[in-house]
Amino acid sequence: MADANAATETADLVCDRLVRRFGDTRAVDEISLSVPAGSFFSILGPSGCGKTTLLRLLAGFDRPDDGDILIRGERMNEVAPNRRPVNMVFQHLALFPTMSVADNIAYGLKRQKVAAPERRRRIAEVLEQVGLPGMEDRNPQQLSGGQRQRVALARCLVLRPTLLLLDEPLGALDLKLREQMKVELKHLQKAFGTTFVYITHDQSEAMVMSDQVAVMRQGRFDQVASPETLYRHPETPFVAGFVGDNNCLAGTVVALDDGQVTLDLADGSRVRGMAASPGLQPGQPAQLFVRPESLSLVATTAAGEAALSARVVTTLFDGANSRVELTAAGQVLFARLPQDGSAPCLDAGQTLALQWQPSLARVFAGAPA
Ligand SMILES: Nc1ncnc2c1ncn2[C@@H]1O[C@H](COP(=O)(O)OP(=O)(O)OP(=O)(O)O)[C@@H](O)[C@H]1O
Repeated sequence: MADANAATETADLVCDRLVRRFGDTRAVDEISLSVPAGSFFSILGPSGCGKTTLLRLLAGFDRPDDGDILIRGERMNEVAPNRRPVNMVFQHLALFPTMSVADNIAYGLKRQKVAAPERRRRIAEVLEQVGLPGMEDRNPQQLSGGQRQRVALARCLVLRPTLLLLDEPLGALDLKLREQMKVELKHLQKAFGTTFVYITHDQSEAMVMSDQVAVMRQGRFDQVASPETLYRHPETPFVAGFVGDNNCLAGTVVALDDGQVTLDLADGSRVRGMAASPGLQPGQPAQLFVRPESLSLVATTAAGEAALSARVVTTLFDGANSRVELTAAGQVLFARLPQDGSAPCLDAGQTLALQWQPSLARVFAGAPA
């Protein structure tokens, strides 16, 4: 309990068993979380999992049916949105198109009754910080998409909120700009030291930018962890399948040995991985997840332990992300092709063996959903 209290004291945001129901739908279903001051926290999940509902509760646009929201230790449940130390950046930036950049940024400062000379100083300072020095007199229409995004951020950050809530702010940008803005947002968050809570359905955005990611499904968090932990040690089949590319092989447990599980697949092939669920038992259905980059392709004659006979369907050239699509035991798999010239020459229909280190594969109880 002492630890829980200490964590609450250093957290900018704490939610305790938060619930929001719409009729029979539990859009937010007993969510608890703690976001340390100055960190980048993302909530990642598919459409309809409850991300927007949760963010609206944090912003104060909606009230929870149960549970508590605390910001820097203060209960916020009944506090109006404009009285919370929170600002929000939306996907559609909602900059005032006929106002200059400076007037857009000044808007919130005026409402806070900040005097004009101080406003000018803070606007110049924040524009410098977001990499747009001297752009005060521009109109938003005279800016690129990325620059507009930075003005939208500056408009929030100038108010020095405890929490900045971001609702898929990169969703409307083209792919290249999105890639660039991911890196920029991460740098800006660190430079300002403001706590960011970011919602997205794009796992790459969440992984690249965040200190911690909560993977959300049907109103609940499946796992909250650093991007690397989510990738290497997913705790549920949903996280294994949703975060990063993964292959899933369905089979039946035949043996367990010191955390290593052996599965039989439908065609009689035998594969191995590490137990990721408690209580796996021989005879149970299970699913093995192994990442495309953990698979090596070898000639059939060299097939050794944990080798699976696979047939090449096609190769998918995409630079460093080039992959080969295969079928094995009636299931589709993808393997990463090495980019150092060591990739074998692959023809459609060719048969080869797939191998992997059992320590890199994770086995969960149950059949695929
Ligand atoms: N005002 C509402 N009335 C009734 N049901 C709602 C309402 N708002 C959300 N829901 C339901 O709650 C669930 C969660 O919706 P929410 O919009 O929070 O999901 P989301 O993860 O943000 O999805 P998306 O990524 O598509 O925006 C859905 O089943 C949705 O239909």
